[in-house]
Amino acid sequence: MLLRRFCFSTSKSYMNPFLPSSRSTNPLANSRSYPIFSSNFKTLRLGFHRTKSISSQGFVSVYSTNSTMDDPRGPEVVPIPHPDTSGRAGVFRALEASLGCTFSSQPIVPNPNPLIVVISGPSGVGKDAVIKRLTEVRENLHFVVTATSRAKRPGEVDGKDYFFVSKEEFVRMIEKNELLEYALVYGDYKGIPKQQIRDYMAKGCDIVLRVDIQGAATLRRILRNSAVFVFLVAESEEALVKRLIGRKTETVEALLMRVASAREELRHLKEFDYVVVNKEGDLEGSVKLLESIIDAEKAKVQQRRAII
Ligand SMILES: Nc1ncnc2c1ncn2[C@@H]1O[C@H](COP(=O)(O)OP(=O)(O)OP(=O)(O)O)[C@@H](O)[C@H]1O
Repeated sequence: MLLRRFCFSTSKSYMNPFLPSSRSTNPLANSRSYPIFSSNFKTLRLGFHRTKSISSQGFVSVYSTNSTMDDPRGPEVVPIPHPDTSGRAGVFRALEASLGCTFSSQPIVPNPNPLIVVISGPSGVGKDAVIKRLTEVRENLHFVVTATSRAKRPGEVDGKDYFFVSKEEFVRMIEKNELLEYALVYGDYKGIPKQQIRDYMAKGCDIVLRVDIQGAATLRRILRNSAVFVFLVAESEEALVKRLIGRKTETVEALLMRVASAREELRHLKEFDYVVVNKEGDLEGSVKLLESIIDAEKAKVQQRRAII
């Protein structure tokens, strides 16, 4: 029974010993089915034309034809020691010798592509707060600093929160095609500089873009499925309004406008890939969920590949 399991696994793993699908059948990963415990001299087929025999002493014979009877030179005998006596390195070398090739140390799959994460949601939902924390806890993640023509709010830093530019300068950037996306929001321009994304992607960083719903729709048209789109919501309208009031940055008119927009913006939820509920007092939970989304995207077989 043990030998039969080994027979099956050897022929599979010889074709591609390190494919994830054959991991459980990799003879190195399952020492309990080690051939030294077999009692008879049996023949195993390896791939197309390699044949292997295992004796009761754990000796492995490798042939270059399908049949052991056809080879006048007889088998090339390579002893496979037991791991208890020769250690892992000894068994490793013996396995290499018996297969007639060295095991590759190259990564089995290439590094995942840099990912573009587009985060959007109604005003005041917590996009900035969540992204700020995400960039603190996660390495190799670059939050693209948006260019804006709006005035700086108290505490905001130029080049960190936004690139604050004049309306004239912003128009020049549009004309030179330097922006991936831009929009006029509440009378002010906001846009994403392309070069910044290219530079950080070239360094292998994932990219976080923060846009309003309108911007997300434009980016979806440009990037399609090459980026992942996340919609951030509050747990209720009530929580959202309280959060906006608490920020103390809005006039009453602006508050009313933002609340009305938030209702309309919710209709666009279905255009996103993921939704994250940013619950009151649970910023960390939202950040964790975002990290899980990024991790899952990185583990995808069919990777997204954004070209800017
Ligand atoms: N989970 C949370 N619990 C409590 N307060 C939060 C939470 N997330 C964010 N906030 C607070 O809510 C307010 C609004 O958050 P933030 O400014 O990040 O929203 P925003 O979506 O970036 O808004 P805008 O689009 O208008 O810039 C801030 O005062 C922030 O500290």
